[in-house]
Amino acid sequence: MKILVLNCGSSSVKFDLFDWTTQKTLAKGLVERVGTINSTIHYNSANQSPLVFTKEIKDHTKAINEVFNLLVGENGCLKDLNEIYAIGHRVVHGGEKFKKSTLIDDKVISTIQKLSSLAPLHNPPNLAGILATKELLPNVPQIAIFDTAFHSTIPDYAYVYALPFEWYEKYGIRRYGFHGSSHLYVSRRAAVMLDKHIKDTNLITLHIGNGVSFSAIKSGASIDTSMGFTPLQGAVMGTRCGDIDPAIPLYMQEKLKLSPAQMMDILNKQSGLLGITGKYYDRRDIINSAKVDINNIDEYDYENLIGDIEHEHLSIFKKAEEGDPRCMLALQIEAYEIRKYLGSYFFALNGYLDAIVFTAGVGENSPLLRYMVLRKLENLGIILDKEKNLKANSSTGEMTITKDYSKVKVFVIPTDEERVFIEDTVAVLSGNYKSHVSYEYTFQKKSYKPLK
Ligand SMILES: Nc1ncnc2c1ncn2[C@@H]1O[C@H](COP(=O)(O)OP(=O)(O)O)[C@@H](O)[C@H]1O
Ligand SMILES: CC(=O)OP(=O)(O)O
Ligand SMILES: [Mg+2]
Repeated sequence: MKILVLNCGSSSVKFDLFDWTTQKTLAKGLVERVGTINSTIHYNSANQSPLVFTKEIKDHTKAINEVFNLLVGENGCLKDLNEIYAIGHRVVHGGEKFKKSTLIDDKVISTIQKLSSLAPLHNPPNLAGILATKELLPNVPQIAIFDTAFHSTIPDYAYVYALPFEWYEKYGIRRYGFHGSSHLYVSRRAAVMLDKHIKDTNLITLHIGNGVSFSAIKSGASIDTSMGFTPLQGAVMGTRCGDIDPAIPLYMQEKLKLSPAQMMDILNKQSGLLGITGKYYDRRDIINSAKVDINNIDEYDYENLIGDIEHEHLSIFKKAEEGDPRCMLALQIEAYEIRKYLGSYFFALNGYLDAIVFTAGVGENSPLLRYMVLRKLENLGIILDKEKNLKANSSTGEMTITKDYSKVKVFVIPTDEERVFIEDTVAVLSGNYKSHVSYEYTFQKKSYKPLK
């Protein structure tokens, strides 16, 4: 039973073809820079060396055509596209309509279309992917897996904004939350690592990639999350501003005579860490330019449990030379904002916290950021293990990075959103799936071995 999953982003299409019967990935890859003459296609399949090439890919339909051609071409792993049993699509915004993964029909397509105005950067490419595959393979069932669905358990006091209430009732203005498949996957894996049932597990999951979002998870269900009505709210991100005073865009729009579309572009694409540093959004560049090295922390910082004001933030690093001040500032802002969310979610969970999970590109690969976020929290029962923190990254696989006697555990768990798309696709079609809260995923089984 071959399942294809697609994640159509604004300028990329990620795909994964998975054989459910043998539990093996047959092919996976990515079409980058869709809409340009220099699109790059990366294609990896089980028995061949990876393929990378560049060509003009005008739109998502062309990108999906390219993927299908590769799957049945000379490096392909299918004889015929009709071997594909079902297709799962990531859809970022499901609004209040979709609280679980759903079989796509014309009504679902029209609802996703209506929701596009709530997520103008994300839903239109998701929809383009659905329509393109529907045209190419009209008889293959397609399933939508919504980023927002995992957060449908958030209570009203955490999702209603302090705005005119009719805006919520008439226009659906409320917190929705995103990255649901990632928070779902890592929370279930964390319960396995704790050797607890997910329904007895309280967690704070930190998805730190280009987009950044956190989730407070009580008894396995999301009770709060940092992203909001759109994926623009929350902690500072690569190019998105996150939490700011809502008066600022209105004030600056008038001052610089900007249209709403220009302002949206600035808040989404020219702000965040890129805005602060003026040049970088990739954390690797920021860390390099800040010239702070996790291997060069003042031992005083490890030895003294209670931080003193003199010794806060970047003074903990013994610097060989002065780093770029705005990169240093960007790093401190990011770590400080994450700490503040951790504090508020710790209270939201009444202090009953089993583990904190770091995931996604930065969460999995930056021991420096993890250290800056978690230092001197011993009083809350969080005691980091220096060596384990230095070691953990995407390729080490799941790791605990706290001392054995740490009351609250901290895990690094490589996320696997595609696995959720695949399982939901199979589950919806088998009729076994009621909701993510009740469903038992294969990756919740102790015998499940995640990919490294
Ligand atoms: N070794 C590393 N140290 C710090 N950050 C890293 C490292 N490796 C990758 N990253 C960061 O991961 C980010 C991408 O994360 P990812 O989860 O792939 O994001 P997205 O899926 O939102 O594009 C990049 O901005 C990069 O800064
Ligand atoms: C919702 C969202 O921000 O997704 P991504 O991180 O993939 O852009
Ligand atoms: Mg991602």
